[in-house]
This record gives sequence, C-alpha cells and structure tokens, in this order.
Amino acid sequence: MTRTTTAWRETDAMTANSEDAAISWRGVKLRHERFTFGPIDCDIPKGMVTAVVGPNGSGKSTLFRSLLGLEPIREGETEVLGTKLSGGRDDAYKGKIGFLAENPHQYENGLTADEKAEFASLVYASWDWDRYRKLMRHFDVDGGVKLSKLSKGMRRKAELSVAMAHDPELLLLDEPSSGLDPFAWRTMLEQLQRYMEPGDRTILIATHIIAEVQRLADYILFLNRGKVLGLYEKDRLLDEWRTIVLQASTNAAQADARTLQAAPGLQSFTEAGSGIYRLEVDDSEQAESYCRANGFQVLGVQRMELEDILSCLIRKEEAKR
Ligand SMILES: Nc1ncnc2c1ncn2[C@@H]1O[C@H](COP(=O)(O)OP(=O)(O)OP(=O)(O)O)[C@@H](O)[C@H]1O
Repeated sequence: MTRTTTAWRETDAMTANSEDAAISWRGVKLRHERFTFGPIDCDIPKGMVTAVVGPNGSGKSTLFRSLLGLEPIREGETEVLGTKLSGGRDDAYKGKIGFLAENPHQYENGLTADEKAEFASLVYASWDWDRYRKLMRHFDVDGGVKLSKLSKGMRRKAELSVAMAHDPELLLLDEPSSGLDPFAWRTMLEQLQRYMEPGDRTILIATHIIAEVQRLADYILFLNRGKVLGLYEKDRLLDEWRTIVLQASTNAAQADARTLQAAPGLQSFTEAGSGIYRLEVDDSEQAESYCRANGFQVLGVQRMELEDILSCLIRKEEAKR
C-alpha cells in the first residue's frame, strides 16, 4: 500500500512537517522504575500506516499506552489529533482513537464480545453497530460467547472489531496479529486496507511480523531499548539500503580500506578477510561510484531485508553505549 505525500517523501527527518502529523512528540520522556523511553522528537504522518518495529522490551507498548494517558509523561509535549496531552484533563480526543492493547484485559473475561461492544457503544459517539456486525462476520466470530471462552485468535478478532467499529481517525494496534491464523491474518490486512481507503485515517501498528510491515506500512519507526533509531519511508528504505561486497582492484595501487570508511551513506563496515569488504549503505548508487573511484571492484550488491536494516541500526546504536 503506498500513499505518499511529497512533504514526507522528500525526507527521513523525524519532524518533517508537524501540520501533517497525527501524532507529534517533542522532547518526550517516559519513565518506569528501570526503563526510560526517549527523548522522542518525531511526527507520525496523517493518512498513513506507520509500523513501530523493535526488539522485545524496546518500548512499543509503553509508547502506545502513553498516547492514551496510561503512562505518565515526565517531560516534553505530545500532541494527538491536534490535542496537546495535558495529564488527562482533555479526554475528548480519545473518542477519535481505536486501541487494541497487546494483552486482553482480564476484567473483561466475563463479558461476551457483544457486551463489550455495548459498553463501547456508550463511550463512542460515532459507534456503528452495522460496522461492528460486519467486522465480526468477516472475522467469523460469535459475539455471544464469553471473551474468556474464545480462542486467543478469536478474541483478538472480536477485540479488533470493537476497536474499529466507531470508525476512528487513528487506530493504535499493538501486535494485532498475535494468535491469528493465516486466513484471519489476511482478513485483518484487508479490513485495515479498507479502513485506510478514505485517505484521512492513520494507523500506528506495533508488530514483529515483517510480512505485515511489508504489506501495510508506509513508514517505519524503529525502536531499541527505549531509543528511537529513526522514522523512515518504507519503500525508500528498501530501495536505497544495500549491502555492497568489494575487493581492492588488482591494478589499483591507491585502494586503501580507510577510504571506505568515508563512503557516502555508510551504515556499517566489515572486513571479511582476503581483501574483501562488506559495506551496508543507505545510498547505494553514490556509495558504489565512490568505491569504484577509489580503486575497489564491486563484487556484489544486494538489497537489504528489513531485519538486516534493523540489526544494522541497532549495532550502530549499541556501539555508542
Ligand atoms: N508498568 C510497568 N512498570 C515497570 N516497567 C514496565 C512497565 N511496563 C513496561 N515496563 C518495562 O518497560 C520496558 C518496555 O516494555 P514494553 O512493553 O513497552 O516493550 P515492547 O517493545 O512493547 O516489548 P514486546 O515486544 O515484548 O511487547 C520493558 O523493560 C518493561 O519491562
């Protein structure tokens, strides 16, 4: 799915154009006893799907919860759908959000999906029973069964139906596909794609499923240990990040490995032995020309997978620690 706008396409800057942002963070820090998140300065573009990707414990759920006032924000300013979060005094913006938490709420175990929907219908002014029933039908879930009696995947589908039935402006999905079988997963992707069609809705989705990022996301926000590693436009990221394998040209006396360290867009540099070098770069065309001009022969160029890009960003961040 690609819905690009020029303002966001031209840059990877994390605070490119806050007017087009569904969420903006300025110097935001969140703290638990043994975990600090941030500072985060970043804008999540409106009308787009942004995937939040990072290892376990990197702070994805913490970030989601903070948007609903469930995590104390110690420093900085968060704005969601035009509302500055101010310690829970202005809650009206929450009516425009659909939230699927990572784990089901145990206190809802005794409710059926339809009873949970009844509660939600009282909370959300734009609640649409027709929409709820259609979603439940698409997902093939019986709304009359207690949530605790549903399988994990069934419960996920019921909760996603409730989260989407008021047609929110912003959907916050914390690992929505956890427990879904491949057919249900496809139905979920279809429903999310349909939800995005009007062009003015935004999804922020935390996921470990690379296929989900590839199929859904326009942007990717990478996190590690409570730090933001970057917000990138997905297509551009996959297009431009490459692994280049090089060897000093036999007739090039000037080939000096140290020059490789200054290659344009260099993200990582590995000496593989026998005069072979492996570069990971975010601007492959320029990097290749540079390496050739400096006496290196290009043995191979390969696109990088998202996992490789994330691990490269993590290695860079860890090297600073
Ligand atoms: N209520 C809490 N009190 C104290 N520490 C917490 C609390 N909630 C989360 N943490 C800690 O904050 C860190 C980030 O947790 P979080 O759940 O946000 O990560 P995550 O990226 O969503 O992880 P996962 O991919 O495993 O779901 C972890 O170190 C976790 O132990």
